Amino acid sequence: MLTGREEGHNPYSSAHNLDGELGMVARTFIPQGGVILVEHPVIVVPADMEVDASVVGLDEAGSQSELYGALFSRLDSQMRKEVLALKDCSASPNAFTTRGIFNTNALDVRLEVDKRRKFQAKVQEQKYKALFLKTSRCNHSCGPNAVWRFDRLSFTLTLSAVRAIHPGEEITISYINPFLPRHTRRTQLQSKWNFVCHCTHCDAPWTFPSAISQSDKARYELSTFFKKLPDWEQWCFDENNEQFMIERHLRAMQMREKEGLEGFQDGTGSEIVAYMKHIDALVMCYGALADVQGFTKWVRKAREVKLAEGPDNALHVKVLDLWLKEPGKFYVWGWKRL
Ligand SMILES: C[S@@+](CC[C@H](N)C(=O)[O-])C[C@H]1O[C@@H](n2cnc3c(N)ncnc32)[C@H](O)[C@@H]1O
Repeated sequence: MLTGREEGHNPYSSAHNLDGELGMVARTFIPQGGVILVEHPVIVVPADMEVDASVVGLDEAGSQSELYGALFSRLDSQMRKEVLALKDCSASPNAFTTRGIFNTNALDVRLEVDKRRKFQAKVQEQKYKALFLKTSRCNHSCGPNAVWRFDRLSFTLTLSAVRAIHPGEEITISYINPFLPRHTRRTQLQSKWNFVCHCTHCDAPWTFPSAISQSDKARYELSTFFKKLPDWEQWCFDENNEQFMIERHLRAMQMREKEGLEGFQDGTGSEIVAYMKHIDALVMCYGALADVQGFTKWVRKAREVKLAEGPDNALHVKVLDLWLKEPGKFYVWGWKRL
């Protein structure tokens, strides 16, 4: 439990956790799918900026510190002050560097770049590094309760809850691919962010090596779940195996809850909240079985998450309401009974 400084009407505030780390903490209940914050980046640079110093107007001879100094000097004074107050994991508290701050906090985003050559238009996806003031305060967990995604059109990052978060709970994201085995995760966190992970998924019952290998196996299985999942239509028209598809999804959901991986599909940075994919699949399965009870249960769950995600889902919620009222209107109702 953390107690923090109140910040307006935000559902979060900043606070120190038991290790003395500054982090982000929930002030109010945040439902699964609920938006925690939306913010614009304060700095966006090509991921290879250290190679191409011309991005900030320096020639190749410019040293790394000059490079980041030049970058930070373009911010207005208030923003520069806030950026300079962010953590630098590479230095002691009194000896931060602009490069250290940037590398500790910047997130990887992809942008579409117009690579026009002569008369040939060619749009390419390119890797960038972006610094966000608020999300920079989020600590890491190997089973995080939040995920972020960057929207190229609105140029904003949205941080949302992947499971319900209660007041006083720390809000965490994953800095790395959470499907990696525990040993690899800890090595990466130590080498890039200079800390030993004490999240509940690394530390709790891990005195037993069997528990570690069980978790590593579960994470691997989840990372390949959707790739290995048999085709839904094939299941639908197979006269046997009635419950097979449902059991697969329920088991994966349980594993996700145990590992804290509701928000991740396969570790490739996909922006789909995996838990929602299972819910949608269960709606499809129960609908195809014309099972009103199962169908209603999962449509209600889908509705709850879609409502929490925000007003953009109003139309989706309307459709779910229609199906709740008249399950027979569901587009594959009873297909498995044909
Ligand atoms: C992006 S900052 C996160 C916010 C930071 N705690 C602060 O005070 O601003 C990343 C740094 O926070 C610390 N940190 C993040 N997650 C941690 C965790 N699970 N355990 C210990 N330290 C963590 C590490 O020092 C890491 O380099």
